[in-house]
Amino acid sequence: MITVENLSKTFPGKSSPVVALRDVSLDIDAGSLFGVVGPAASGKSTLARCLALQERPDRGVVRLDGVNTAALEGRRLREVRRQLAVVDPRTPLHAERTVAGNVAAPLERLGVAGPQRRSRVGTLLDLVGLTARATQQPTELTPGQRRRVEVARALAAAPAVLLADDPTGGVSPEEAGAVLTVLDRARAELGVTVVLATRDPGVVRRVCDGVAVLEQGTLVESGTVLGLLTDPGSAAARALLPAIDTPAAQVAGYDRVVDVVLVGFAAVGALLPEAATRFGVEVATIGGGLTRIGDTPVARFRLGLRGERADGAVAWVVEQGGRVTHQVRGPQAVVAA
Ligand SMILES: Nc1ncnc2c1ncn2[C@@H]1O[C@H](COP(=O)(O)OP(=O)(O)OP(=O)(O)O)[C@@H](O)[C@H]1O
Repeated sequence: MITVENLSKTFPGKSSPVVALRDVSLDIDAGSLFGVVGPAASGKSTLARCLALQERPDRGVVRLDGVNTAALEGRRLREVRRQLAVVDPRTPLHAERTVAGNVAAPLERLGVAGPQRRSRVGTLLDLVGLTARATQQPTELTPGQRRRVEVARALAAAPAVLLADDPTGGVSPEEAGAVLTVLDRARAELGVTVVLATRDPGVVRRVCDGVAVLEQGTLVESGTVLGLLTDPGSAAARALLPAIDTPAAQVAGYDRVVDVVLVGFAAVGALLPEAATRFGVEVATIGGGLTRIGDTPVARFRLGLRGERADGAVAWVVEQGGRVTHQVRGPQAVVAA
């Protein structure tokens, strides 16, 4: 478990100090894939560097499994730093070494013996799906493949935590999925806690189970992704769920118009047709859409309901776990939309 308590960091700016982090507190569960998401200059990299013990906060504490990292010194500090691996595109791969050689380099520095080293490198190349490229030079790889080698290199010394700042930066959208899959496998197969920082809500949607949303150095919210999505007013819901962009004219004529968040296969697939049948009403999807959070389908729909028992149908959807976020009745629907 990583615990961040009241972290603040200010840098000297050209005209005035820049507050990069302001009193940020959050928890990251061990073994989770946690995303720090926010716009440019919101403090994501600063937070990642504080977690990696590369940056000292002005105030606040980072605890790793309850240990206050600010109190660490000497050998103990070095030991804890070894548990924290960083995927940092600013540390390029050795151009003159092979893919396998790059992954082996940290193990060589640690004095890991030949057979053990080869076995570990083999395992990691398999994890990142680059076994067939072991003897190639980094220059022969695509940017996405190089990023996967960087991940394998960071995992070489068996860290407990992997910090990836903008892991899909500079990687084509086609290759980004493979990079994220590798991070997911690191968590699932090696038990590593993965913390990634990104501006892209799509990255969080695809792989993260926990998320912190930063804006101008302030934590807007944090928690499990699915938990935050069912809170209709959450910033995560705004960032991660399909937007509702229903033209006003389309809302007219319904007895009820509701916005609803549905989570899970059963809810997304069967709930609305069943509500229509049970209550003898027409249920039309007039906005929003469907997405996936990891493997879980999640929908945010604007529904138009027609029929005497529209109220009952809405109440039933709520009983089944649907979260109604906005509801208007009759002609008001036109105004509210
Ligand atoms: N070493 C530094 N010296 C001065 N200012 C800094 C330093 N590091 C970060 N900052 C400033 O702190 C603020 C937060 O920066 P940070 O890099 O943490 O944001 P970010 O969310 O990672 O942004 P991006 O998405 O652009 O990478 C920015 O205004 C940035 O200019």
